[in-house]
Amino acid sequence: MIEFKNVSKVYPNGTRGLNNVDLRIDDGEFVVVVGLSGAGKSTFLRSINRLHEVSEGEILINGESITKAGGSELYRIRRDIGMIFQNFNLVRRSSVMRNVLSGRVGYHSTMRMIFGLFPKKDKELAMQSLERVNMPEKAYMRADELSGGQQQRVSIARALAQEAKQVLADEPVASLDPMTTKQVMDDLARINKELNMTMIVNLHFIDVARKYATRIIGLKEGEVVFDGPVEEATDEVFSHIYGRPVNEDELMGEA
Ligand SMILES: Nc1ncnc2c1ncn2[C@@H]1O[C@H](COP(=O)(O)OP(=O)(O)OP(=O)(O)O)[C@@H](O)[C@H]1O
Repeated sequence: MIEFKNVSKVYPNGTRGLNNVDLRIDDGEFVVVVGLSGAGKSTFLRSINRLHEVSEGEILINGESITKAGGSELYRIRRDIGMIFQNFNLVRRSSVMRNVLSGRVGYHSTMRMIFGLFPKKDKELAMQSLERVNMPEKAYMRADELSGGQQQRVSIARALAQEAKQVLADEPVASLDPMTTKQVMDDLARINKELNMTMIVNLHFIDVARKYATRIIGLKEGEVVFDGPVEEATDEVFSHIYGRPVNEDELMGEA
């Protein structure tokens, strides 16, 4: 469970990234965050695992304050939160297996990790994670030999190997074509259902958002202007979030 308690974020230059956000995300939800460019979607997502520090309020992860957590506590809370980025964030020259195993780093001592000594159990878990995204046969290829969609699925496998309870995905399909977008979103949806892993995904395309979300959070200038089940996110609601009618650019079409 993730709780935002009256959270605001003001950047050093005075820009308000988030304004008094107060909401709760329960385990197993598939939340899609939408809004115009600059509405605060990345700020929202990155505040959850404290990649961004909030200026006011507090964020709780499974009842514990990540906002107030220090050193080892922060490390432990972060271990439950997987992150998926638009540009995949893989070590491109390393093997797929190494990249997936890096999801286990938070469970071991620094010394052990310097030598890359992962226990056999971790390797088994990494392989199972690759099976879940239907890529076991790619385990020993270099990450940069894979297509963009495959690389994104490796980053999903990394979050699985991490045994994350919540996954934050910041525009995970922004660099992908419609067919690959479908594969990546289908993987996220399947993992959400099979493992009850909470998904919080920033998306640009409204039709993709509607297809996969159970709940939509709409941001506008850092404020939550809509928060409800996907069934209630009508065209009018999207126009309200965007402050103008939805246009073609915001529909992927073939996904
Ligand atoms: N490091 C920063 N310093 C100053 N202002 C920032 C910083 N990062 C983001 N902002 C500003 O905060 C606001 C919210 O940005 P954010 O990146 O969260 O929006 P977004 O909805 O994710 O947009 P996009 O879809 O373009 O990524 C914007 O006005 C942005 O310019």
